[in-house]
Amino acid sequence: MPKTLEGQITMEKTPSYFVTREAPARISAMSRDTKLIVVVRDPVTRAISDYTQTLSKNPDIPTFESLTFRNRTMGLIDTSWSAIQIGIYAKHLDNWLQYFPMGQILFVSGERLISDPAGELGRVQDFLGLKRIITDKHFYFNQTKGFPCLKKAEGSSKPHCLGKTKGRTHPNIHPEVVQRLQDFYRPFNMKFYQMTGHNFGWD
Ligand SMILES: Nc1ncnc2c1ncn2[C@@H]1O[C@H](COP(=O)(O)OS(=O)(=O)O)[C@@H](OP(=O)(O)O)[C@H]1O
Repeated sequence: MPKTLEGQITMEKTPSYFVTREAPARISAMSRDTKLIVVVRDPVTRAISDYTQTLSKNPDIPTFESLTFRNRTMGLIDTSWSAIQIGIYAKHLDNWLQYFPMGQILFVSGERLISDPAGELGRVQDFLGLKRIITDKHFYFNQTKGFPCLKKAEGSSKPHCLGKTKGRTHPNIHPEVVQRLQDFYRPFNMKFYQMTGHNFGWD
C-alpha cells in the first residue's frame, strides 16, 4: 500500500480478503488503524450469484443443486464448496475480531446498496469521517438495468451504470434447495446479527 499523506485516504478493494485466514494478521501488521468495509448480502442469494458468475465463465459446470449437497436425500450441505463457505459470515468475522475491534469494521448491506444507495453510502462516508458529499442527487434508477446508476460518472457528464457482469439474471433454483440453504444459514446469520449489532433482515 502506498504511504498516505495528511488529508488523504488510501483505499484498496479485494473481496476475497474477508474469507482469507491470513488477511487480518497481515493487514493489522501493516496498519492497526485500517478501517475495513465489507459488503454482505443474503448468503443464499450470494451463493447463487457466485454460481452464476462461475457458470458464465464455464457453462459445463454441474447444476447449483448438485454442488450444494454432499448428500441430497440426507439434506447434507457441502460446506467445503466456496459458494456456500463464503456466506458463513459469523465464522469469517470471528477471525477478523482476533485482530480488529468491531468499531473499525463497517458492514454494508448489499440489499440496501440497491434499494437505497445514497443511504448506505451515507453510512460509509460517516464511517470514514467524510462529509456526506454523495447523496440521493447522484443516483437514478435505471429501469433497463434494474439497478441504481450514477447520474454522472466521475470526470464525465454522462450517466454510468455498473457493467454487464454486475446484475446478471440468476438461474431458477428449486425452492426446496433454497429453503434448505436458508435453514442452514439461519443460525450463522443470527450469530452475525448479534456480533455486528445489526439485523440484516435475511430471515
Ligand atoms: N448499482 C448496481 N448495479 C449492478 N449491480 C449491483 C448494484 N448494486 C449492487 N449490485 C450487486 O452487485 C453484485 C455484484 O457484485 P460482486 O460482489 O460480484 O462484485 S465483486 O465481483 O465482488 O467485485 C451483483 O450481483 P448479481 O446480481 O448476482 O450479479 C448485484 O446484485
